[in-house]
Amino acid sequence: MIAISYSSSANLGPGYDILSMGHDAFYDEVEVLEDHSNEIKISGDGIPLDYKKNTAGLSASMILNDYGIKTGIKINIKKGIPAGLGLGSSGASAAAAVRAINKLFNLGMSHDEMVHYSMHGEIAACGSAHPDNVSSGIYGGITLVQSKNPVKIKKLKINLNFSILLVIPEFFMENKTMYARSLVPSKITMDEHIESTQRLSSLISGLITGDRDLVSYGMNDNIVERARIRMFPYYYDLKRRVIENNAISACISGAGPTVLILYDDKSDYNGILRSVDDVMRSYNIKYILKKSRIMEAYND
Ligand SMILES: Nc1ncnc2c1ncn2[C@@H]1O[C@H](COP(=O)(O)OP(=O)(O)O)[C@@H](O)[C@H]1O
Ligand SMILES: N[C@@H](CCOP(=O)(O)O)C(=O)O
Repeated sequence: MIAISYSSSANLGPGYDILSMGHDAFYDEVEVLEDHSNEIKISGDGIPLDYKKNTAGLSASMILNDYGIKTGIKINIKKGIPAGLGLGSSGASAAAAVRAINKLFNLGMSHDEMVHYSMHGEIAACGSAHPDNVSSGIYGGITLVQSKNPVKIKKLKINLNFSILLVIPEFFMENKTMYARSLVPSKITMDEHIESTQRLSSLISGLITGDRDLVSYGMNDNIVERARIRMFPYYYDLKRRVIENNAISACISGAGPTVLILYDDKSDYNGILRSVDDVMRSYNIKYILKKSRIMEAYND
């Protein structure tokens, strides 16, 4: 059985571990076959092949255990999403594997149940079962984590027209998200809480009502992005310059280093491209650009 899952940008500024946007920039394809060895075998390029260290393998082992499935499986992962760049690569393999296993063994899981098993797989990548990337990897679109335990996900009905530009630095850090999560403060002040809640509620409201200004205001974060800024020192300059060119907004994609830019027909697209190039050159960082759209939904 084969399933795919697309790249995603988690957090969207103030929605740390809450919001995620699936996009059609890249995808992983995962094939799951029954195997009579009673083991979980993994194949794939550039990823851990020990099932306990691979997000897809870890999700699979939890499902086999919980459902009492005695047979072994073979998981063939075709990586389309580059890993370690904030594009939800680790979560996508898990989400695609869970979707494939659900179909292969006819388990009839709900979407939230599939998110539950997929987020468990993220432990293999970063030591933490964060549910945001895998939520959009299972539901598609822009998702909101209402609750993690039990998993309850809401897919937002978006009424804002925009396109996506991803600025993807050429960079690799093993265990990047694990490190990035270690930088996040464990306590914040009441003023920070209030500002962050204003931003998050404005962002969600703007996306649903199609209010461009609310999205521009809301897609800002002074807690998690700021705590991680040493990982992407070009970010504030890049953001300022693309907003001068009337981008809707920009944020760090997941734990970075990729930057997600939202733009529309009011934006000066060529000006955005020029300013991205100026800033990235000034920091001496090579990058690629990827235009994409929201990945709206999966068929299963
Ligand atoms: N199936 C998988 N796909 C991608 N990365 C995986 C997978 N399984 C485990 N990993 C590990 O997860 C890490 C990448 O995940 P992470 O740091 O969260 O970045 P991202 O999810 O942004 O690509 C790498 O260290 C990689 O070895
Ligand atoms: N909410 C997580 C999202 C990590 O996304 P990734 O694509 O960088 O793995 C975080 O910010 O730690």
